[in-house]
Amino acid sequence: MTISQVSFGSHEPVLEVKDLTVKYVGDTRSTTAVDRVSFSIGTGEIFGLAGESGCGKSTIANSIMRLLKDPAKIAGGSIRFGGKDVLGMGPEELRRFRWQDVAMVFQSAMNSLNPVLTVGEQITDIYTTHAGYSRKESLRRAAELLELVRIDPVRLKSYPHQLSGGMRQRAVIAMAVALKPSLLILDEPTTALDVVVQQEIMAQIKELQHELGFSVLFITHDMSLMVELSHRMAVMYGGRIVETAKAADIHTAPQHPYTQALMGAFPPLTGPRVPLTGLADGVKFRNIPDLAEASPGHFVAPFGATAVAAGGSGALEAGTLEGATR
Ligand SMILES: Nc1ncnc2c1ncn2[C@@H]1O[C@H](COP(=O)(O)OP(=O)(O)OP(=O)(O)O)[C@@H](O)[C@H]1O
Repeated sequence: MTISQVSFGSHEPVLEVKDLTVKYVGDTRSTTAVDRVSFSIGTGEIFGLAGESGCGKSTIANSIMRLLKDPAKIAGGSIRFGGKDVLGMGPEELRRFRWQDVAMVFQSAMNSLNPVLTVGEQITDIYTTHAGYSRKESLRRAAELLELVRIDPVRLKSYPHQLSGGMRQRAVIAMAVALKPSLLILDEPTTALDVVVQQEIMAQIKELQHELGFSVLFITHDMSLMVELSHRMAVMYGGRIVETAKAADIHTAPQHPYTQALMGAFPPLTGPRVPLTGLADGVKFRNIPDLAEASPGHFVAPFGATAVAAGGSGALEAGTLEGATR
């Protein structure tokens, strides 16, 4: 049974993103990296955000964590966590929100460990700083946490360079769930790892999610991994969500031509070998669109402007399938 077949708890939304628009504002031109994006994530749900590099996935994650830096500006929309307005949070509320409510594992997170501190020092620091535990209690919990991700607690004394890439990544994931957040954001958590270790890490995340019950926002460009892990997912193209559906439905019957093309570009993780069609054969996308507002016509008619259906049936009618939600 894959995790996508496991039923998740309540459909009560933990996170609600509505009409989120984020721009990178430059002196001469600005880029609309995220364009009126809406989705919600239920309690215990694994929600995937898929799309090619540059389509706005990390910008959404950073918006939720309130980590956007200049020149990024939230130009519209709302983000609510458990009913609370995330965009309106003050510094104290934000401090609690990060780590305790929501934690994020960044791209190449395994390289984000501090090289001059032991793994133990880094984990205990989370407990002493954010939960106010004593050093002794923090150490006990740090050992438990490593065991949870199948790392021998003797590794508490190791420095990051003494661990393999996979172990470092598991340690970072353990740190992210240390304070039992309700939502874990995983931004390309396995990109830098080889396929075998990637599978181990994904299995680990499934297990942790099952045990601790947190919701997940899982970001990747890898459709096979996404379908395997997620309950529901959204597919992004050029700053917009073009399709939202159950992962199983996207797997068996993707509706949007871009989703169909993206599905055809990745080998399935299980089952017989199938020829890959790729983006070029499925739908002829000329390029990832330039999101800068200076480029005329962009996204007034996203798929009419950038894609023609396979078989030469001409330009897809603008916006007909855009934002398909099942
Ligand atoms: N600091 C910045 N200044 C200007 N534009 C930016 C900046 N950061 C990102 N962008 C633009 O915003 C768009 C979305 O970028 P983002 O990193 O969110 O995409 P992504 O889907 O997460 O890609 P990747 O998987 O490669 O990280 C891209 O077109 C990118 O060029």
